[in-house]
Amino acid sequence: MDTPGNLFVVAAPSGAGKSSLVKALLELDSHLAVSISHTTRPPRGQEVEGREYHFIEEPTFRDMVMEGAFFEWAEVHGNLYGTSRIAIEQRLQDGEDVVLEIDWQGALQIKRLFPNAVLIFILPPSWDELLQRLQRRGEDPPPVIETRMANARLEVAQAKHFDYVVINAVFETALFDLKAIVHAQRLKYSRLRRSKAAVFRALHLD
Ligand SMILES: Nc1ncnc2c1ncn2[C@@H]1O[C@H](COP(=O)(O)OP(=O)(O)OP(=O)(O)O)[C@@H](O)[C@H]1O
Ligand SMILES: Nc1nc2c(ncn2[C@@H]2O[C@H](COP(=O)(O)O)[C@@H](O)[C@H]2O)c(=O)[nH]1
Repeated sequence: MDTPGNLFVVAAPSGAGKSSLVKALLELDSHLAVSISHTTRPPRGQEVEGREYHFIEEPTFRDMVMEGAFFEWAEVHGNLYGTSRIAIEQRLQDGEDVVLEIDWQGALQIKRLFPNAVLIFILPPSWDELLQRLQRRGEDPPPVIETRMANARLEVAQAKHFDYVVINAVFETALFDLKAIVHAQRLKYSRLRRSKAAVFRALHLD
């Protein structure tokens, strides 16, 4: 599917910092919106329905799958997560850019549907630092952290399928890298292409 808006997909092992990076990116870029996924995971302490996720029960999720409501969905760490069509379709058609914070399985499904989507994988600087970030965040009990650390080993093996790999050691450096990737894609596509077309018309070059 080709759309006027750009689609960016950010994946990472849990705790690598993708939500923090995407949040910071959105604050700097008013043309970018994050897609709100549906999940069967219960909300964490500060999470609000419709802000971090749409929290739904598994039967409702399964019904949505059957109705074809998702562009992609996957089971991650024992819960179901999905990107609904209504979350992103209209925005992309309107020429606005969208970022998805999803796991690697979803990212590969999106690439098949949207070949121009830019896949970005965030890596932590070390396994020790990943564990510390999960512990410092203080949102997940030890068994959940253990599962996420074990899954992280499998997830990082998928980074080779992504267009870019960003290492989130120093936060500001990783944010700079993300901004550069978004900018590079815009130079290649949509927004700049449209303004180029306007200049070409004005100069009678078309
Ligand atoms: N560069 C960094 N240096 C130190 N701490 C960081 C850095 N980036 C993020 N963090 C911290 O690490 C923790 C995990 O970050 P975050 O919640 O953004 O991860 P995530 O990849 O979105 O995880 P999940 O997939 O579980 O939602 C947070 O407490 C965040 O403040
Ligand atoms: N395939 C999808 N993965 C998703 C989606 N929304 C979030 N995620 C990923 O799930 C894990 C766990 O998230 P958490 O909020 O419970 O820590 C993480 O890798 C997310 O990126 C989605 O719509 N589809």
